[in-house]
Amino acid sequence: MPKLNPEQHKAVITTDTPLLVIAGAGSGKTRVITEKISHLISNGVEAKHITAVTFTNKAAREMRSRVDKLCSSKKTKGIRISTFHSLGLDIIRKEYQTLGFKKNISILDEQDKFKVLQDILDNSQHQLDKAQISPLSWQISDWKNQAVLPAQAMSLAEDAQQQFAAALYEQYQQYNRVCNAVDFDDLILTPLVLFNEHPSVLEKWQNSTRYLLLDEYQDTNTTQYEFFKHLVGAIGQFTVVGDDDQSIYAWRGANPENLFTLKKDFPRLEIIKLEQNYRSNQRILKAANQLISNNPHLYEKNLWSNIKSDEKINVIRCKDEFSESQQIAAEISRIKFKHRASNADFAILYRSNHQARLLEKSLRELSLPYAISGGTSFFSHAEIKDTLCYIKLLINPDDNSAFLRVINTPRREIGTSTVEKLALYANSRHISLFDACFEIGLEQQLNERTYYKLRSFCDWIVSLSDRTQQEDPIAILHEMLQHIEYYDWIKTHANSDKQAERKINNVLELIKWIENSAKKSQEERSLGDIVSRMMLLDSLERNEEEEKTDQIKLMTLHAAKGLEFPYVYLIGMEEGILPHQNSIDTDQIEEERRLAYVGITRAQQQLTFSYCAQRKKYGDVSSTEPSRFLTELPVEDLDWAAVQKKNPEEQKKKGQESLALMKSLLN
Ligand SMILES: Nc1ncnc2c1ncn2[C@@H]1O[C@H](COP(=O)(O)OP(=O)(O)OP(=O)(O)O)[C@@H](O)[C@H]1O
Ligand SMILES: [Mg+2]
Repeated sequence: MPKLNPEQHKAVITTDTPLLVIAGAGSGKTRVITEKISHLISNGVEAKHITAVTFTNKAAREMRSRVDKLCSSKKTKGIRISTFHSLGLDIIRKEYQTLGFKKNISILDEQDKFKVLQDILDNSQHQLDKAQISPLSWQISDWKNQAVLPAQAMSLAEDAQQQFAAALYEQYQQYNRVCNAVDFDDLILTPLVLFNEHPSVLEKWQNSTRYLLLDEYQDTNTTQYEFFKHLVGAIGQFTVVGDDDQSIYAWRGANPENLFTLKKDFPRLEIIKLEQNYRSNQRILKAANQLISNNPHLYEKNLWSNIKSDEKINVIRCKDEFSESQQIAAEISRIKFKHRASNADFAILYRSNHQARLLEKSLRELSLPYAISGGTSFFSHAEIKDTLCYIKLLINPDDNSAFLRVINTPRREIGTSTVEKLALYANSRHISLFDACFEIGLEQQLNERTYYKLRSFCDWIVSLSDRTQQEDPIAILHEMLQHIEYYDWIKTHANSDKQAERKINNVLELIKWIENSAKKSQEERSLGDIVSRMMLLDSLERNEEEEKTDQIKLMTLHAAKGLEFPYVYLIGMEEGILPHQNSIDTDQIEEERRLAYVGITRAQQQLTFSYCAQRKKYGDVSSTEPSRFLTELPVEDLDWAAVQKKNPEEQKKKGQESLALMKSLLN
């Protein structure tokens, strides 16, 4: 590892005062965190007393592997490196009794949350459509991100619509309580409420967090900040690092002003700035600096790099999105050959997930291996949802969302009117659907045959669930799927044999993944642990845990934060895409500019932009305008002509030639 510069060194050895490292992209902020962990350990701080918090699972894994390289694994055992959400989950799982939960808590994803809201609204005779529920769901999230509880939300509500949302928020929390479930936002809010209400629990967690390190501080929202403040306590043994120019989560309530609040809350706070960028060459960095100079700044920075660059930044003008994806794939193939680069050296970044679709096709045509981060999550496939809901029900039978999903999948002749009666009964008794199935009151409301079907389903769940405690849970999962004849059900409902095979493979992959996670973990992990952790991963992260193959990475600008690649392609540089139309309409260009800044600063050696002259939008082809951000870049560093003159067919042919040549060289 190259030596730390004097400012980085100072940031690493400053341990007696709270510390904020505020610095631009690629200046080694994350490196300061990993080096500091190693420094703390060599100075006698026990690993179990160190907590490092990052924003994504990927960043957490990356940090762990960097720390493992710096220190022996014996010394780092017990260190907590996690995302805010998984730290929150740890606390909830350990303190579930104080919180009044039962042991195995379910985590609702966005889709589950939506379904619960829909359920509550349906039950209260407010049939709203999808477009009306979404803003309510966002409003609840917003309150949770600002540490606003239902009662406060009600008193803050300014009009009838907000009052309605606040009442729904209250009901939603109660409903989840009955189901022993929390949503993503609760993973931070619930521990915060716990800390507020139980000083002795807080003290315990403060004692076990002697030193806290926090990456990407600019993206913390109010609830996360309060949670952090509680954990570090008045002593404030912490290092936070951040860059206000990379704040890209305003839509999730991130509040970059927390950078100032820190100084107010911790008057002894020391601030260190880092100014050398070690990632990007001078041309790329100049472009990034010039772009972001159009935004107002909380802290002035003067970021420089001494990495020389020969090539200019390319701008590819394409006829349309089809030609864009072909040209990008061809260009990657050419560069790969020219520089003998690996696939993993390339990243294609975009504003929205749907932009990946055509790219995939073009990359496949040139036999370029790739991996997509996020996008249509593995977990959104129906067969995965079904299987997971069965598993969730084994873990937490009170999980109403899981119960409702599987009660009639595969069909067991329990009709909607039965489910409605069950829901009404459970609601009136404030108990879960599952618990209701054991009550005489319900038995009296249903005919004998129907009640028997419900009851035997629940008895079966209980017996399987009990057996997972003593027997191999994986064998039980297979047995469960066999018992419900799930694979036959998939076969009869799929559109083709191929689709059925894919779906069955997905289910098998899910179970394999659970099995591997159990084996890999150092500690004994229950099915409940594994599944709740799994809910916090997205699809690429799951793949990455599995394998480290040499693939081109495709991801959104949001997902690219903190990462770096030798060759970066930023596609769709058009008005309406980046900046996004919604942000143009709501005057949020600065956040979009920061997103572009994050994208540009991922590049180490070469950066390429692309935009299309026309694009299909809502079914119609319309002409587009290059992004205003392109015009904000230093014109002398851009090569607008580099690739645009070549025709895409010729490009594709060239790509295929390079591929053939490469293959022949390899043989
Ligand atoms: N003193 C140094 N000498 C040489 N290389 C360094 C030094 N410090 C950091 N680097 C390298 O610079 C690159 C960027 O570092 P790092 O990812 O820590 O930056 P960052 O400030 O966290 O960036 P971002 O804002 O994008 O999260 C990494 O490859 C890292 O290894
Ligand atoms: Mg970083």
